[in-house]
Amino acid sequence: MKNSYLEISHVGIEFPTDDKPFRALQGVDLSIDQGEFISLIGHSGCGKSTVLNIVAGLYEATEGGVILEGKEVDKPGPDRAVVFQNHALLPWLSVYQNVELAVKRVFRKTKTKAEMHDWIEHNLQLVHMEHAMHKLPGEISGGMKQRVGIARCLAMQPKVLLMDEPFGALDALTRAHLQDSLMEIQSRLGNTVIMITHDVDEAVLLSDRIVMMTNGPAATIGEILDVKLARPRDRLALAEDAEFIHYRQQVLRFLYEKQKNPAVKTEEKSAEAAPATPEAATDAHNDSEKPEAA
Ligand SMILES: Nc1ncnc2c1ncn2[C@@H]1O[C@H](COP(=O)(O)OP(=O)(O)OP(=O)(O)O)[C@@H](O)[C@H]1O
Repeated sequence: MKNSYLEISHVGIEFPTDDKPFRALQGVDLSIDQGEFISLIGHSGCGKSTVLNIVAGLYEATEGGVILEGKEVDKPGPDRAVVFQNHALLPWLSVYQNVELAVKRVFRKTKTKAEMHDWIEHNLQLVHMEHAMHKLPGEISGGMKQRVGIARCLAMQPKVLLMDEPFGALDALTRAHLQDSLMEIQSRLGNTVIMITHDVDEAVLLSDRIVMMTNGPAATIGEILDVKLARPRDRLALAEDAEFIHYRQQVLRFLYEKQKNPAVKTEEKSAEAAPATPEAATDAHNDSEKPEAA
C-alpha cells in the first residue's frame, strides 16, 4: 500500500459543553499527495475549520489522527502554516518585518542575515508586494494584507499550506486576482494546500480534489470530486467550459440537494432561501444569511 504524504485517519472530535459532549466530527479519512490542492467545502458549522485545526495541531482529535510524512501531528509547527481569512498581521510591524518574524523563526540557525533578507524579498516578490515592504498593515488594502499573509506562510517553506477561507473577506475582483496568483505560485512551488472555501467556483478553479462535508453533528466526508481540468487554468475560458460547468453542478447538487442547508430545513422556508436550481447559486454564502449546520 502506498504511503500518502498527509494522512487524515479515522478522525473524530468531541467538544465538552455544559450539557453532554458535542460530537463535531466522526470518521474523517483523507489521504493527500504531495503537491495536491484540496478544497474543503460544506455548510457553515459542519466542521471544516475543525478539520483544519486538527491538521494544524491546534486541536487534538478525540480519536484517530494525522500523519505528515510519516510523523504524527501532535502540536502546531512551521511545517503547517495557516493563512486565516483576516491575515493576522502584527499592526505595529512593517510588511517586511511581519514576514521577517516568520523567517527568523524557521531559518535563524540555517540562513545568514543576508540570505534571510533575500528570502524575505523573494517571497514578497512572489505575491507582488515588494513595492510596499516598508509600509505598515494599516497603510495597505485588505487584498494587499492577504498577500502579505500568504507571503509570510510561503516564506516558512511549510510542507502544507492550510488556508481558512483566505479570500472570503475580499471583494470579487481582488479575490479573482489572488486566486490567479495562488494558482501561479502553487504551479511554480508545488505546495500541498488544504483550503476551506464557501465559493463553489473558487473550489473548482483551484482544486485537484474537492472534499465535500456532510452537515454536523458528527460531520464527515460525504463525497470527493476529482477535478481533472488541465492546468494552467484560465477563468475566462473555463466560464463556458462544459467540464467546468459539470464539476460546479456536482458540488452544487451535493450542497443544495444531498446536504440541504440545515438552517433552511429547520425554518421550513426552502423555497425562498435555497436556490431554485443548483445553477442559481455558486456560493454557500449566497443565501440571505450564512447557513448553519448545527
Ligand atoms: N472549541 C469548540 N468548542 C465547542 N464547539 C466547537 C468548538 N469549535 C467548533 N465547535 C463546534 O463544532 C462545529 C464545527 O465548527 P467549525 O468551526 O469547524 O465549522 P465550519 O464548517 O468551519 O463553519 P464555518 O463555515 O461557519 O466557518 C460547530 O457546531 C461549532 O459550534
